[in-house]
Amino acid sequence: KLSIQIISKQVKSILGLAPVCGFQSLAVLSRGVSFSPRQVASDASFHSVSFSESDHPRVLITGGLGQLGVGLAKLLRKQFGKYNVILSDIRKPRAHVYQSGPFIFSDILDYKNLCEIVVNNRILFSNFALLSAVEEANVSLARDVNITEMHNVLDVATEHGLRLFIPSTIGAFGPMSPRNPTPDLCIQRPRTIYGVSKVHAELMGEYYHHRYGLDFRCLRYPGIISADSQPGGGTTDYAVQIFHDAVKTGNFVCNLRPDTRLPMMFIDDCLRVLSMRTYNISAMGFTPEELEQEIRRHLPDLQVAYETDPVRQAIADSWPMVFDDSNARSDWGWKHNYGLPELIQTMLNFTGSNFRMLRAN
Ligand SMILES: NC(=O)C1=CN([C@@H]2O[C@H](COP(=O)(O)OP(=O)(O)OC[C@H]3O[C@@H](n4cnc5c(N)ncnc54)[C@H](O)[C@@H]3O)[C@@H](O)[C@H]2O)C=CC1
Ligand SMILES: CC(=O)[C@H](N)C(=O)O
Repeated sequence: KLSIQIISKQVKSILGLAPVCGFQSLAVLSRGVSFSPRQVASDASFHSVSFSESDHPRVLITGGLGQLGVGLAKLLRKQFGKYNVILSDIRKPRAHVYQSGPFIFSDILDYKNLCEIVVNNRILFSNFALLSAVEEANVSLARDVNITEMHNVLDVATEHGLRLFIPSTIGAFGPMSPRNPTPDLCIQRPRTIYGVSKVHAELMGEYYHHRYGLDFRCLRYPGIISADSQPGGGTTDYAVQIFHDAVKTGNFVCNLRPDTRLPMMFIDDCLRVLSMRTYNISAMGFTPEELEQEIRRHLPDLQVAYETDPVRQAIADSWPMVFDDSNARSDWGWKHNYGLPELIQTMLNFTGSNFRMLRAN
């Protein structure tokens, strides 16, 4: 307990955080959760510590400088307060991100450092990952980042009674899964290391929930489209890059076949659903050709060439074409706000004004 309090003081001073409820809850944590899945007897059974809902949770977003993290931090800071949401990554943040709230360096592979940081947080939102195409190019790195870190995060979250959210993906399905539509529960035999690590994460999270009472949640996202961050090496990233290239040069080279249908979602819809449990969620689906035609209604001079990348194409051909999110829609009323026309209008507004700003500077 003593060492946890000392660490949390360091964290508090590093982050410049007001004490809020951190020390209070830390005491509860250190009394209530004196076990670790790295230490427990195999027949033990535990439940996580529960907290008063009136307390503001502290949130740590790991891998937070990627496509999802920055937008998520903005949303959660509105809800929980600026200093209760900590972004972390191993990259240097851009100035406006650094100034927008607490940011710390954190390598998710460093278990001890992770423990130090999370001891006074209630939710650990785990956002790290490399994306599908990048992972296929470096399986060993993918294993470290998506599997070893998952074990680290599970253990830290269980040991300290944190709630844990891990985003999963359409990539958790494979060629043997029904692809049109893909339901919540069906055979999952992905052929990518990305998919294998995500199925592992889903199953480990559920196992820790049943075994140790960890409050684990997981949503399977389609390809996410956002304007304020660069694509991170995913198979669905063509649908982000096309907007940047359409606005900047009017030319785009697509690395998927024109008829490759995949489920997609605008980032704002993706961030709205974070409080729910394990479900498929989706918004729209399109092929590169359909996207190209719709963008051309706004930018008639757009030229698109197709130079299919065999790695990405093989991945896309094994992923769901239509993601069945009817359970999410009927169980808790999930409803997307952005269809294809709204997505295109919003992305062109964002990328167009960013580009004009860059050109003016
Ligand atoms: N972007 C998408 O379309 C979708 C994303 N997801 C999931 O959402 C999560 C976040 O995805 P994105 O933000 O798109 O990823 P991204 O690739 O844009 O960002 C990942 C971030 O993790 C950081 N990172 C890498 N190694 C790290 C390490 N050792 N320690 C700490 N940080 C490290 C990188 O610097 C990067 O900022 C992932 O788990 C991904 O699988 C799921 C479905 C769709
Ligand atoms: C759908 C995803 O998980 C991601 N965007 C990728 O293409 O790898």
